[in-house]
Amino acid sequence: MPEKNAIVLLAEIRDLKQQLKEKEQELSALLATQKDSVLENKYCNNALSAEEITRYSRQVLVPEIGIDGQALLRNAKVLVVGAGGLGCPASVYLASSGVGQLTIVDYDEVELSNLHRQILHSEDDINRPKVESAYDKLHSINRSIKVIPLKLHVDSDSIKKLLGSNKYDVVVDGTDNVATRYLLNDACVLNGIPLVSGSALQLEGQLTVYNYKGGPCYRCLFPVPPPPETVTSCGDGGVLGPVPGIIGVLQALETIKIITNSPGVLSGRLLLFDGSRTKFRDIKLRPRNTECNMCGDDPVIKDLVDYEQFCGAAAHDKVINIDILENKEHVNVEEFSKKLGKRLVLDVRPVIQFQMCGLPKSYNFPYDCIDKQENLEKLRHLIKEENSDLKDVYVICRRGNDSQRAVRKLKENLSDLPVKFFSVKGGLQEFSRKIDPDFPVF
Ligand SMILES: Nc1ncnc2c1ncn2[C@@H]1O[C@H](COP(=O)(O)OP(=O)(O)OP(=O)(O)O)[C@@H](O)[C@H]1O
Repeated sequence: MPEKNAIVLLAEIRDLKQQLKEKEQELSALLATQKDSVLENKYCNNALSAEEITRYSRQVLVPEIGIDGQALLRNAKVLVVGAGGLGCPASVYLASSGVGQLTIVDYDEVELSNLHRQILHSEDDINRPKVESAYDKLHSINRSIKVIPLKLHVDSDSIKKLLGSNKYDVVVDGTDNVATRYLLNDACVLNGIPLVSGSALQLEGQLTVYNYKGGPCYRCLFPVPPPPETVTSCGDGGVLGPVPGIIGVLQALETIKIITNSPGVLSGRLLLFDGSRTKFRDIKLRPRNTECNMCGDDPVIKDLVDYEQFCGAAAHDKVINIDILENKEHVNVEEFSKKLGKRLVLDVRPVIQFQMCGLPKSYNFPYDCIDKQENLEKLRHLIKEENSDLKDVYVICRRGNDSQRAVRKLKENLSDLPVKFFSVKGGLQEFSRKIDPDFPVF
């Protein structure tokens, strides 16, 4: 038999996957047509089919759910925004609990660094759209519900279309940036939909429900976006996988409680999870602000706005890259790599990131404390010693934002030295992409 090469095998696998998908769609359609006749099973309460009774028996037995609660779940429509660390665990439990229609939205593709916490995605899914991989897993967990995967960036226009085309019962915020948080809040207030909000960073997580039965909305508590320096993403600060896992699962729990009209929904309260001590704390939030611009008695905001602009630099800087230096103060990675080993390189990432991986012969001066007197003295010494006959100092960080801020600070504080500071465009991520893929991206 002639040997097959990898490309032929891959093409065959793709065809088989496509065939499998088509068969699954056929099966779903068949199950959907059978559902009505199954509902007429002479042994069953008509609200649930025999299959539903068996599948959901363990939760139907819970007094707060019962047959009526399960029927409410089947008729419910939930929108999950973000198929990442929070959205994955949330949607696993929403799908397995039998939420009838689950729409899952994300614009991103699966990366290796997602897999430690984004439990719907696996190694085979790397570079696939997250929503496709989420669809496959959710569909295989529960074929009797409708899962709708949408690969798109949720912004003011797309959320209007989304909420206009379906009457969602709950929106779950599984995103990681301030702009989308405000956007989802405002869209939910305008459409009268409860918003289940969560966040996780390092070993800590938070959870609350906004806009539920007269409770506060996000803007009641945070009328203005936070200062950019207080916003840390998982990409910068890190996160331990089980923490978003716990918060995402609790988002599913609150969603189920809302749909089934169960008591004790986490509205007007904020749950704080501290994973380092395995402790939960529950704090009372201020009630709805009657003067809130969004949900107050006389709201000022009557339509969605431009949230990237509203949040400014506090918006995700994965999306918005800052550009605060003049062109001549930048150097691209191609030019930079030619100078590597011949010029002084300052890596301004946090210590832990530098310990994880760094360029040879680079020095770590974290941006946060680069202008402390002792660090400036060390730098002054280093530049004089190491750079006696060299005039350029290259400053690099993860994505090319902090390096620009650092160049500004260095120019202000070391203006007496006869050197020029350059920020490396796109940072180490760009270096890894264009120059040396052996440098780990994260
Ligand atoms: N406006 C938006 N529209 C659609 N999806 C969004 C939006 N904002 C954020 N997301 C998605 O929400 C998810 C959040 O996931 P998570 O917080 O685990 O971080 P990540 O972006 O996947 O990873 P990392 O921060 O480590 O790079 C991401 O998949 C992201 O693409």
